[in-house]
Amino acid sequence: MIIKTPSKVILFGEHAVVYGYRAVSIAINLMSTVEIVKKEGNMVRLNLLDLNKAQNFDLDSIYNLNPSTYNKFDDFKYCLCAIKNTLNYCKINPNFGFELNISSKIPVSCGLGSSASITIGTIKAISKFYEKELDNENIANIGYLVEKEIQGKASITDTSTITYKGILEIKNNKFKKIKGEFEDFLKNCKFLIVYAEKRKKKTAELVNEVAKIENKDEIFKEIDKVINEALKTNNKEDFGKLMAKNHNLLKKLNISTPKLDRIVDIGNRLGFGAKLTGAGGGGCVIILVNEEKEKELLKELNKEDVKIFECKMVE
Ligand SMILES: Nc1ncnc2c1ncn2[C@@H]1O[C@H](COP(=O)(O)OP(=O)(O)O)[C@@H](O)[C@H]1O
Ligand SMILES: C[C@@](O)(CCOP(=O)(O)O)CC(=O)O
Ligand SMILES: [Mg+2]
Repeated sequence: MIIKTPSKVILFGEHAVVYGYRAVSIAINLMSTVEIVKKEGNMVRLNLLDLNKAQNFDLDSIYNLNPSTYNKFDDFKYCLCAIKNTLNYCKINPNFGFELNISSKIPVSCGLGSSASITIGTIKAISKFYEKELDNENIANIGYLVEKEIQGKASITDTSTITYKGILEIKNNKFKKIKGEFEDFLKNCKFLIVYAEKRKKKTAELVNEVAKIENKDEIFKEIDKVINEALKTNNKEDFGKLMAKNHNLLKKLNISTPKLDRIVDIGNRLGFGAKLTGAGGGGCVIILVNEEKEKELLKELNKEDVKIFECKMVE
């Protein structure tokens, strides 16, 4: 059985959303793949194909995993925690094991929700494999518990966007799907996602560093005002300026980098606007394309050592 799961890009509100403020997030067509195959006996084999890592785990030991035990399995921990939470949530007592082959088109640790994508994919694969069908609410909830357990602090943004797809507005850890005029406006926007640089820190570390910033609440309130304006606009120039404003507020949370700022400047100059997306500390920039200057924009970006993704919304 093979499960394909999208990733996401946060348009506005990363980090603020962890504290109950709003975020706007879009599911995009960079997909992760989780294949599950039956194995006799009581073993679980995890193959992280992109990271060239594979390991066997005793199925019984997975039920009792906790941060002090799975942290030593670093890159396996989201997958292990997703398996643990799904087995417990669905009260599965299997008499056979499985092998999970995980691969993904999503650059790892760059703000596009690679952790949430493989988490949701694993939850879906395990529940289907043991014939315990889960609805989206259950899947998203288990996924959120995994990200919260591993990150210490998390919002539902990544896991809900990836589960429900489309465009989500999240506030106070509840979401609503954005439909109507704003959805039509966004569908008429062309965004480029630019993978600017490898992150030196994981989301968990970045979220915990922001937690220590004293005036973060004032910054979050300013970001919320930006989102208020963004949700009312249908003008690309105004929307782009609001993206740039969100980026400048994120800089005050010390989560941007000189490289991210340079790419954002190019996006502001040759697009309608740009901002970092996700936890920051490196990773990706999202640019709202101005079709009249797109050639110049690509020319400038290609002078930088970056990877450019033209992504489509997944509904
Ligand atoms: N293709 C993959 N294969 C295995 N594990 C992955 C993959 N992509 C992401 N992960 C897991 O997610 C972690 C990255 O999560 P995180 O730091 O939140 O970055 P992101 O911003 O992409 O969500 C990796 O350390 C690994 O544990
Ligand atoms: C920083 C945050 O707002 C988004 C994290 O996104 P990512 O893990 O960098 O894809 C954390 C969260 O919402 O859980
Ligand atoms: Mg993540």
